[in-house]
Amino acid sequence: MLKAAIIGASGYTGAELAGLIHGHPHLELAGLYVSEGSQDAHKPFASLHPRWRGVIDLPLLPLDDEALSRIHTEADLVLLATAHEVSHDLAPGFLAKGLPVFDLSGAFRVPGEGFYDKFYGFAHQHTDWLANAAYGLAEWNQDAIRAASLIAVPGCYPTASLSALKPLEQAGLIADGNRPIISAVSGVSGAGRKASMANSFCEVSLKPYGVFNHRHQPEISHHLGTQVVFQPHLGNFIRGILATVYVQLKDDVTDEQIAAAYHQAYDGQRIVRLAGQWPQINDVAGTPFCDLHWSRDGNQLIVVSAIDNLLKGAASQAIQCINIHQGFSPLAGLVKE
Ligand SMILES: NC(=O)C1=CN([C@@H]2O[C@H](COP(=O)(O)OP(=O)(O)OC[C@H]3O[C@@H](n4cnc5c(N)ncnc54)[C@H](OP(=O)(O)O)[C@@H]3O)[C@@H](O)[C@H]2O)C=CC1
Ligand SMILES: CC(=O)N[C@@H](CCC(=O)OP(=O)(O)O)C(=O)O
Repeated sequence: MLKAAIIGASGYTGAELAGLIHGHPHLELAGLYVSEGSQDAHKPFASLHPRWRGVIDLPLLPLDDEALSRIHTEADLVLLATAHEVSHDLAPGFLAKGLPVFDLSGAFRVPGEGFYDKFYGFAHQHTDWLANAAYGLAEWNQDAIRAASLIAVPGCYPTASLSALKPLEQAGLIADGNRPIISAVSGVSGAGRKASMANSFCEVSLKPYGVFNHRHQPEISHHLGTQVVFQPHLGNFIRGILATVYVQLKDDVTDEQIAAAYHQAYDGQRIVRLAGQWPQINDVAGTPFCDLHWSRDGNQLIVVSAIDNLLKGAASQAIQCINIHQGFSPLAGLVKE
């Protein structure tokens, strides 16, 4: 059994990670951590997430110096379920001790001059690690994930969007110069556990945000290799993302070519399901799956992608990355084989 430490374990994605690791056949929990000054330090994890009462009986520990040296000596790998700036500061210390790091934040996803200043509001101090991080889009980047010490698990919207678009891009079916349009709706848990008026459940109905300036637009464009238009919306449900993607196809692309692109990408990859019907949030919420379906009218293609933002969009994709990195079965701890 490998010992996995989770930093940010009281948050939404951290709690999902704790549950997945607890149920994983080759992993065990090596500690659940919150910030040094956290108001939740020393509370039982299950008092914050009572669905784990009687199952995960561990305290949330403050990440002080003693905790850091305990992790350095006792853990085999580290999961960061922390804000971007926190992951940016913490990851190099664990990596220097030889611990592989699986980071759920955006801190190591997109190399490029000035990208973090512009989209994250801080200057990146670890561009060497940024350049060497593997982008953890599990179905697409297995060799890099296997080889890297730092795995940057993709954002939730990028996971939904890239899963829909990469097969078309790889098969060369997207019309030259076309910018695919992604219109996506996320549940409120996408904003994390910390309270704010904008994501208070009573305040949320359905509205666009981040128009032309959301940090996931460059993340998707960079990892697709083609510019996209990306428009996120906040919806009044707890978890899940539904992305509707509009693509202009090259002339003369056949139905068979479209189907072949998706089957070639995902046949044998059990987590991405070619659903055969329009996906919906309820089919994927609480699961590690990404459901895809498409239809075309002439050169216009519509693809719909649905995931759970906390799972395929974060925690279960991190587990997929660990499975690939460690040579475990790809579905270990996620789907009974
Ligand atoms: N929510 C989602 O759908 C997705 C989130 N992500 C990314 O994953 C990361 C976590 O997101 P989410 O779970 O939603 O966030 P939450 O706000 O729900 O949780 C953040 C966690 O980090 C802890 N924390 C804060 N500061 C520190 C610190 N200095 N040291 C250690 N722990 C700290 C918090 O506890 P405390 O403050 O008490 O210390 C809490 O446990 C973020 O980078 C987010 O962008 C990625 C994909 C999807
Ligand atoms: C609804 C909501 O607020 N969603 C978040 C995306 C969460 C996510 O994917 O996280 P990363 O920050 O790690 O990329 C947002 O739009 O900022």
